[in-house]
Amino acid sequence: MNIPPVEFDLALQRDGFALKAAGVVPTGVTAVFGRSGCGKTTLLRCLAGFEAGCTGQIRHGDVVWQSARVRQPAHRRRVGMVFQDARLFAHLSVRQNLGYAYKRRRGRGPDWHEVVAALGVEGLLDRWPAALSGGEAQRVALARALLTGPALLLLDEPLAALDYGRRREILPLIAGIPERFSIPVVYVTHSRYEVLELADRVMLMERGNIQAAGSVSEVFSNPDHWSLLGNMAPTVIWDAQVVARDNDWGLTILATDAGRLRLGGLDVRPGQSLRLRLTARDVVLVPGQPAVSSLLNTLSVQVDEINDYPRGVVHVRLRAGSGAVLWAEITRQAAAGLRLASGRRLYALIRPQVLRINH
Ligand SMILES: Nc1ncnc2c1ncn2[C@@H]1O[C@H](COP(=O)(O)OP(=O)(O)OP(=O)(O)O)[C@@H](O)[C@H]1O
Repeated sequence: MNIPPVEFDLALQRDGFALKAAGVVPTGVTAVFGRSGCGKTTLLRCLAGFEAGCTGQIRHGDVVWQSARVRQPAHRRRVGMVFQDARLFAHLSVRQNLGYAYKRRRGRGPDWHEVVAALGVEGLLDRWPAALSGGEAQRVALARALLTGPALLLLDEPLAALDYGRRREILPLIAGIPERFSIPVVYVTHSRYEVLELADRVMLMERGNIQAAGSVSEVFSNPDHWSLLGNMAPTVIWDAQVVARDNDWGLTILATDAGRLRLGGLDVRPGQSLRLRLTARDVVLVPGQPAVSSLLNTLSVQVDEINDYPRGVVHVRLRAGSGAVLWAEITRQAAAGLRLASGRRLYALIRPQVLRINH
């Protein structure tokens, strides 16, 4: 199905804070990531039509939500929103909360039974909000937002108040929404792991501006963004596909742009997607291919760039396979021993501790 994107170019001025943000929300999950106070919630509120002082344009396909001449009120924008707290109507049962949204839906929207099943709230329909756990309440809030028939779902840190186990349960439900219901999702989070797990694209915000937008691997692998991401060493994200299982050795074989990798300890099926987070400390450089090593993954690499760092450390940018970039952090002495120079061919051994994230 062809789902029109939401395009925006917005500005808002407050004392000590200015939002100036333009972008596109295509289908899939778009994460909005940035430090506290950078304007993530404000951007969502502007998109939803809750900020009276917000100027600029928003269009959903051919429909103008906001322009110099038009200003659709929040209830006409077909936007569903879920916050950190569920904000259910306390005096209505779960069924009545959902029914309230369903009756007031704008245009066509997802089927009641499908939403109730997808969010696993059948068993909660006759309960009261006060008797729900935090995770249950958020699942009901997500179901309620979907039942309003939104063209865009805006989620403002919906899992921030939940424990690890509840987050693990709900993340896949959110990840499935765009495909199952043909509704793009914008997801605000402080957690880069949630971005890696959930998002197809990410917008990085800083001081009211969108500094970068693009695929998660592209934005997170860019050195310009590492300090905002809190990386301690050069770090890249690789998209990987499970191609096979080696049951004899309990290994999973992954296809990446750098070539095939064999990793243990994964509970995944062929066809599944993963993201690998590879830091410069996961990479060991050697001049020739070792005949035997405890590290199973050896990639043929070419040196691209060498950056000297204080305290005798060198960061080496490398290319492997069909252009995948990786970095190695080594000492200056090791760099001299390897006769490092741009264009030199080496082998990179990848430590098995590389972080793998189901996506
Ligand atoms: N109602 C308000 N009135 C005045 N200033 C506000 C209001 N809400 C937020 N601000 C300010 O606007 C700026 C952006 O706030 P916003 O809540 O959008 O940031 P955020 O990135 O969502 O932060 P966090 O991650 O902490 O939720 C901040 O400087 C904040 O102090």
